[in-house]
Order: sequence, then C-alpha cells, then structure tokens
Amino acid sequence: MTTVPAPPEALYARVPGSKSLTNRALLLAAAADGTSVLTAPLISDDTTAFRQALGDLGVRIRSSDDDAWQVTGLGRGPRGTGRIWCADAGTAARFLPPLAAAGHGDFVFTGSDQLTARPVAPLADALRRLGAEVDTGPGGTLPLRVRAEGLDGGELEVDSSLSSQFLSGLLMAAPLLRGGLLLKVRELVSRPYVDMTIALMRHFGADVAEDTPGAFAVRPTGYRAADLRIEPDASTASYFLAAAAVTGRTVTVPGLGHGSLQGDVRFAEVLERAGARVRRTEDAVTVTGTGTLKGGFAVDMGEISDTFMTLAAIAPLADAPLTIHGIGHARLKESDRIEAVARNLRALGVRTDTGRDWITVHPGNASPARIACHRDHRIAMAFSVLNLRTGNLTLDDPGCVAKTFPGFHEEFHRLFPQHPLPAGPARASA
Ligand SMILES: O=C(O)C1=C[C@@H](OP(=O)(O)O)[C@@H](O)[C@H](O)C1
Ligand SMILES: C=C(OP(=O)(O)O)C(=O)O
Repeated sequence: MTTVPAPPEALYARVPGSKSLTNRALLLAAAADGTSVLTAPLISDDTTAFRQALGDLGVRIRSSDDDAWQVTGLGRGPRGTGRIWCADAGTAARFLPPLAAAGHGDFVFTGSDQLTARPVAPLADALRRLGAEVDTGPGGTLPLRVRAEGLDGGELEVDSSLSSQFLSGLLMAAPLLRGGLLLKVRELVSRPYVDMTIALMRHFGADVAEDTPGAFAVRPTGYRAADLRIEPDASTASYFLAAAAVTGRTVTVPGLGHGSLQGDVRFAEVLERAGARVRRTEDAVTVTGTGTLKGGFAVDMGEISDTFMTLAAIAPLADAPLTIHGIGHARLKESDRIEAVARNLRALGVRTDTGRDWITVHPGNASPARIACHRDHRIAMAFSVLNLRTGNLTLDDPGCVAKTFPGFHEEFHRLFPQHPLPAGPARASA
C-alpha cells in the first residue's frame, strides 16, 4: 500500500489593520460629536503620523490596553494655529488640509522629502475655490498653508486624476461646511478608495448621495461618534496571498471576507487568473497555490494599484509575459513605482518593458541582487515574495516596511521560515 503524503497545513496570516480605514476612522471620529472607539487599528508610521497630527490639531486620542483607540471628537473642524507634520503619509497630506479649512485658524502642513515630492496642487486649488486662503511650495507641493474661518460650501469641481485622496479629503470635510457641498469629479483614479470613504462617512452619520455618476451631494450634518472595528489591510494581505501562489502553499487571511470595504481584496482574483485557487467566505480569503504561475495575460490594476508591484515582482516566475496597465498614478507614490520595479527587475536580469502607465514582465531566472527599496515599503514586501523562490535577493532597506507593517519580516518569517529576518534593530523611519 502506498501512503499519500498529507497536504501541508494551511497557514493563517496575522495581517494588521488597514491603513486607509484607520486614518479615515481617526479623521471622522476627530470631527464627530462624542467619543468613538476604534478597535484593532493599524499601528505603523503612517497611522502614528496621522494620529499625532490630529493631536496637534487639538484632538484627544487615548490608547487602551485592549488594542483600541478612544477618540474624543471636536464636533467641528479644528481651531488654532500650528505646523502639522505628515511624515511620509499621503493620507495625512491630502485628508487633513480640507479638515483644517473647515475649521478656524492658520495651519501649515509639511512632511518628509518623499512626501514633499508628491502632488497636492489639485487639492490646494479646490480649497481656494471654496474660499480658503491656501499657499503651496514650489510646483504645487508641500508645505501647504491653509487659513480659513470655516467654509460656506456650494458646488465644486475637482480633478482627481493624480490621486483619489484629493476627492476623499474634500468629501470627508464636506459635512462640516455651512451649506454642504456638491462635489463633481472630473477624472478619478482608485475609485474603490472613494467608496470606502463614503461608507465610513455614512458610518459616522453623514448624508452622501451620488445621484449622477461622479457627482457627490453631501449635506451639512456634521458627524456623530461611532465605534468601528478596523479590517486587516488588504494591500498587506497581497504579499501573503502571493506567497501562497508561488510556494504552492495555502494561506488564509481572516477578517477579509465578502463584505470587505477594501478594493485591494480583488488582488486574489488576479492570482486566480494566474492559476491559483481562491476561496472567499463571509470572513476570510484563502489562496492555494500550485507553485507555478500562468502568464500570457494583461490586467488593468488601476483601481488596485497598491498591489500591482506584488504581481510584477513575482511575474518572472510565470510561464509567459504578464502586462499590468492603467497604473500611471503609481508613478506618484512613495517612489515612481513603475520605474523602481522595472529597474529592480532588470538588475536581476529579467526583461521588463514599460510605458507611461504600463509594465510588461517577461519570464526569467533572477540572478542574485540587492533590491533598491527607495524607502518604499511595498518594494521591500513585494520582492520578499519573489525571494521565497529565488533565495538570492537582499533588501537595501528592510526597515522601510514600517510605513504600513513594522512587523512584516517577523510575520513573513513565521509563515515562511526561508524569509530572512533582517539583522539588527529595525530602522526607525525618517
Ligand atoms: O485613500 C487612500 O487611503 C489611499 C488611496 C490610494 O492612493 P491614490 O488615490 O493616490 O491612488 C492608495 O494608493 C493609498 O495607499 C491609500
Ligand atoms: C501609496 C501609498 O500610501 P499613501 O499614498 O497613503 O502615502 C501606499 O501605502 O502604497
């Protein structure tokens, strides 16, 4: 009698809270009347920066032992003057100035060199048209200074072709405007993040309607306090699910079920196209890999662009070229992500072609290399997945993962012991 070896056990990934949900919930709770409790928030550089910035705007936030934050809301926009540090967090730079404009005072928003290189001009322009006094740095970047005595609201057109965060920031401030706001968006990328914004605004009592596509009517209701459990981060989950696909293991991420508010859970469908088996239930997503990847297709990842690098980094393992398109706005994030990924892949000897908003990665064997992370957490995490198979890559800045997952290396190593733990203490992020 032959004995069939038992299949390897399913691995359960402990993925921390969503950055996008945590920072939205912090802002909405800060503007609400009353005290809100946020359970299982993400604790990372981006959410710490957001929380500290709200503290500097006068909001009281307390941590309790049991993984929860208590936010005592202002019941309005902030009042006062001050310099607000946004660190590397795009969400802070794009969500907090509209909130300040809906308050009373004079605030200057600044951030790291990396954040200063990212655009805020369309947001500054929109706030000016609403009646705030706004100055930006050279070329429409940070520092962004906002002086306002509240805003009347009315009707406004906004260009969100570079980032959906401009629209999300304006939408979240809108219930605080004296007359509410009808926001018409001209061009929009990353639409699922706007749906997440609206879902959370409603959770905190706002009245938002999209009667015609791209036109959002927000009534001047203010916000009321609400409790919220933060889902695990779907973008972070992509590294664990991709790891299942390329190692032939099964990985489950609990907490990311059918009802998830995050567009990036759709990354699992991309893995399905590449040959992995995917199961989504009420409360979890599970991917079982075959250890090989099917290529030979093109996929639009414009709505889930934070996950495009997860696919691009493992694409050399596929049996045919893979093209990812619709991702032009990914050039404006922590790094020019199309360029940064392409350069790293080429340094491994993998043929990679790029255009303004696309990348094609050809199958190939990766030769040993040091990955240039460009202080971009997603480059470090994405290439860590490829390295599970190649075992010959090192990261020049493993600590940069702290932007969204300070414990990434430990958790990845726990599930996949071949993932090396970085030597020495993790870098304190700039
Ligand atoms: O609203 C949000 O929480 C985010 C929106 C996306 O940015 P863009 O709209 O600039 O694509 C995404 O890349 C970012 O990580 C988080
Ligand atoms: C683009 C990102 O972050 P943000 O825009 O919030 O800085 C990201 O986390 O990939």
